[in-house]
Amino acid sequence: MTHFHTLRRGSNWPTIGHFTMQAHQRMLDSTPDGLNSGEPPLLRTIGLTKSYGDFLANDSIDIDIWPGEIHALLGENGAGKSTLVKAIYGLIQPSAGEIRWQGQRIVLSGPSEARSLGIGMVFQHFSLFDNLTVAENVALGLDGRESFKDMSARLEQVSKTYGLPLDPKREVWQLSVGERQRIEIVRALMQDPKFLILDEPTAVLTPQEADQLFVVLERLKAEGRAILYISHKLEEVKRLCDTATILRGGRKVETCDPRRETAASLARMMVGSEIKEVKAASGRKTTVPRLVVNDLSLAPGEPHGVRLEHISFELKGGEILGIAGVAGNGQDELFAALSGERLSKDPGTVVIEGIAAGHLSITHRRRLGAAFVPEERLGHGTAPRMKLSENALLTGHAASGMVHRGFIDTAATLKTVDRATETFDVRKAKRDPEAASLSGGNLQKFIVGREILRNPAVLVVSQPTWGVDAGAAAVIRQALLDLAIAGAAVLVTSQDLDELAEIADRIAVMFHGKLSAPLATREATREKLGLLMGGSSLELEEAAHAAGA
Ligand SMILES: Nc1ncnc2c1ncn2[C@@H]1O[C@H](COP(=O)(O)OP(=O)(O)OP(=O)(O)O)[C@@H](O)[C@H]1O
Repeated sequence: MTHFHTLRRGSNWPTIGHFTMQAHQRMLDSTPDGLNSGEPPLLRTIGLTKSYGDFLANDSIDIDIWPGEIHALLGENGAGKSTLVKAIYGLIQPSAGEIRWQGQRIVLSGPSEARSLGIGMVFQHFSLFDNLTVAENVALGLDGRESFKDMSARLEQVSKTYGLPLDPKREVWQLSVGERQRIEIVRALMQDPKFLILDEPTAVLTPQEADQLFVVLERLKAEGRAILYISHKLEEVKRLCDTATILRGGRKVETCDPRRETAASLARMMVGSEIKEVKAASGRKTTVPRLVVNDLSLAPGEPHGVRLEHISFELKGGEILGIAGVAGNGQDELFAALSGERLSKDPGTVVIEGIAAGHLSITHRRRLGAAFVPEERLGHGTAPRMKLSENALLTGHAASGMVHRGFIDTAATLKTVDRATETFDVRKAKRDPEAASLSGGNLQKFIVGREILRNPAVLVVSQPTWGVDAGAAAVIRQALLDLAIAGAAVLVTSQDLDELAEIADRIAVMFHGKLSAPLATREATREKLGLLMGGSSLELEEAAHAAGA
């Protein structure tokens, strides 16, 4: 098997955890290069297998992780990536096979044992308490062996050393998503990990924040730490990673140097075939306004929510309007106001298909022909412990024929599941499993598919391809374009500017509860959008530029 062992030496020696990095480096220096000396890798899995009933989520996986490498873990939704890292981090027990740490076989009883060995993990979903300060949140995740004062000082030191600025005294609710992720990373680094697992870390970041994260990861690598990096963004993997292991259907299919591959060749290895390109939507005709928002202002629904202020836009049939913005700037509140989760006193603030709907419930709005796909998949988009067919019934019964004279038509609900499964390639172990048993990306495909297949007149969708692999993302984007071509009005909120550039006709930006005027997509450069996302006014920036020129 090929591996690429790159160990660079940093010039400044930060102190983290209870060791200095110099000591850490001495340790590495005293061990001859693994490649030449027969030293074992930092972490090795041999034949690692995890089964759920008859289903093999991981099928005999061998992977080697070396110090000083950034190792990508790639694969389609449901390929087995999360299962593998959960086993390495002690969250689940493998059914067969071994994990070796520095050559020794280990059996992990749980994550705290993994952490004590030097394995850290930064999850995609943060586990932070909004009403506690940064320092209090960090303290909760550590072993409590040092005083709060010492811990706070170390927190500041680590955050400074790695260029991850954090104010220990601020409460989490005041922070942006990027800052919250910084807390998770700093918390992991304070445990001085030799090996850090990151699960789709850039999914929630702006392009600028992602660039800053890459600098941090390069630094960790230069210090001799190993990083296992799960991502669906292949260009990012090519730029950052030294090695990539590709899983397909629970098996390892390849280990390669991603810098020598193209995004297309990596995608091919993941999928086993070519990925279809999204066809540009030429010749789309816009019709009458199907979704109109008139001067919508709304007080926050929860203590730390965002107040929506004077939001107005008009969306015609055949059109896709993109809403960009850093998460937490009112996108969730706007979704709640559009979907009817939050009602407005003034019915005219939200008009669906010409009907004032601001005061109507979600079921009424669905009856008018609207469909809604929330960002949060479990709990909000689906009931985790219910079967997919039961979930389809929950959102579908308002508009389609799944209930006859008060009786549920089981065949019809199953048919909906089958259609979504087939059209959007939802991978699952059986025909109608519980929602919670699907991998994150497959659940997302199911929810988006279920709503698109209802052929809505108005579709409001948040982060349609979040956590979805490249092949499935192309299918979803194409389906959104097709829906617009068929005459629907589509509102897409996304943090992925490339996605919006690919499918939206116009892009507006949310900042602090306000929505900018939409820009035609061809004029919406990354720079302009970046400025709006940071709260600048384009007019002021342009005036300043003109004055300076
Ligand atoms: N507790 C469980 N019970 C049954 N099946 C499960 C369970 N956990 C995972 N699976 C199945 O194992 C397979 C692999 O899931 P896993 O979450 O590892 O995929 P993944 O590669 O991380 O996908 P994604 O990119 O969508 O997050 C999926 O088909 C999933 O449905």
